[in-house]
Amino acid sequence: MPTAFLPDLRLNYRDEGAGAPVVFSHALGLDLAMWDAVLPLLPPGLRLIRYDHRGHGGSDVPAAPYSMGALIRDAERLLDHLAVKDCVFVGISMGGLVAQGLAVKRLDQVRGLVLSNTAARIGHESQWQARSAAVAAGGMEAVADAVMERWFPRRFRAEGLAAPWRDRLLACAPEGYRGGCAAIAGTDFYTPTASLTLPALVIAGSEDGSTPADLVRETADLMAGAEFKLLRPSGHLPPVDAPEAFAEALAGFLRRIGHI
Ligand SMILES: O=C(O)CC1=CCC(=O)O1
Repeated sequence: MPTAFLPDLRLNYRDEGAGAPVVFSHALGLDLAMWDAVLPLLPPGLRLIRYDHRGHGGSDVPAAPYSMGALIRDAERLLDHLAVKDCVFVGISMGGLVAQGLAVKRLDQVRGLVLSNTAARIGHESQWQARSAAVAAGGMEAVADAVMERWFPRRFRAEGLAAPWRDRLLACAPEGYRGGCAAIAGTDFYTPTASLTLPALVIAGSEDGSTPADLVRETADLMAGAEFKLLRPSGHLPPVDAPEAFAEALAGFLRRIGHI
């Protein structure tokens, strides 16, 4: 897999297909594989770029804490490195915070936003500090069960479909996860996100235990003209538990804004 040197940090990414660029930014504790089921369902004529945040997947793992500004700069520098302009940037959860920040900063890079299962602010600082402390003391295992309950609907878990994703979470570097917790804890994008006027689709899951649909809708309401789509049934990670519905929503948005 290609790696971009930015130059102080190696970021792992994949750049597939040709055409209008769509960039995918993943959730805390996962990696670019979380988009595996969605990408083959998208229409042709797209350049599909996905990457691992610092501290995640195959990217470098600098010492925690990370700032949201650093995560946004990583995305910005990767897109500059790949000469990407006018992309649709798809961010889920922590990746959705990166998406909001990048759109505020680089409208030359981003012409459309898809914010999935995210908000202008996610949770409270103290919760993220407690989660980070739990990982520091007990590794990823210390938070895995609680994270699975927030990520996936009960039925998905009961059918054993969450197990591979628990394994992926356990494979996350604790330092990288703690870095991500710090970045989320320090982020409040209510004011900057309310200034965004670019085309946006905001997606929520009916059984999301991390960013409930009402919170996600509140973020959609901040942005003039943003569309809101509730996926049902789905949890915090629709690209994993409802890839067909997610791909259909994304493809429809790409068509409506003339990206394909
Ligand atoms: O781990 C969670 O609770 C869900 C989550 C919040 C931000 C993110 O990226 O994942």
